[in-house]
Amino acid sequence: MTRIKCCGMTRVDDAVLAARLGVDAIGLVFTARSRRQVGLAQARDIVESLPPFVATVALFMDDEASLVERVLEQVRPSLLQFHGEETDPWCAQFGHPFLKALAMGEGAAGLSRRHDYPHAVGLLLDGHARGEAGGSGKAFDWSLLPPVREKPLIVAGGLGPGNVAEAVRMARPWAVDVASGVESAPGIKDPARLEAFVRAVRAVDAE
Ligand SMILES: O=C(O)c1ccccc1NCC(=O)[C@H](O)[C@H](O)COP(=O)(O)O
Repeated sequence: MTRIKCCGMTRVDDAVLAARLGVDAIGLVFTARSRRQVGLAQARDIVESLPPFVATVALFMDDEASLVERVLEQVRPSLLQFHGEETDPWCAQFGHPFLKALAMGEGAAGLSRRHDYPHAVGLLLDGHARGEAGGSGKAFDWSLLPPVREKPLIVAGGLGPGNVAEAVRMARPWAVDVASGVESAPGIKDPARLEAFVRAVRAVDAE
């Protein structure tokens, strides 16, 4: 079964709906470079609103270690996710499981960096260019995913209810990740689009 992560949550109601629809993980963006930035108190409210077995992922992009530490202490996310030029030892210093995002804007060059992150528990392949923020709505060529996968691969970037089935069929990823494709505005999820997204993934899983 393809897992689903819905990123850029800023409202309790959206997170609760996502959990009810069967979303496996929600993303909370802490970097100031994001239009979906969430504060610590709001993030804690969102995490506390979720039922068991829904994972919470805290996102950063070349932020200070002190911010990551504050989030770990006050929000207690299940996983960290790093979107910038952070190195493997830098990401691993927190002793907390992490995903590393690889910018796929330059295609296979992005994928070749997967070997640089031996401590990552998974790699999130995102369609934006290197140096750009995520949540861009840009897709990449899903046929680039290698047949042999040393770690779980998460496909992100430009997914929505209309194309996620094709992405899953082509790439057979561990998980798909969506932000802008299920929004009415940055950080505001659209219930109908979110439901259609989950349905589309479950339908292709059942084929
Ligand atoms: O979403 C953001 O604003 C963001 C900013 C800076 C770093 C990462 C960010 N989001 C990361 C995600 O995991 C997104 O879900 C992923 O980039 C896919 O976004 P989209 O193409 O909009 O579905």
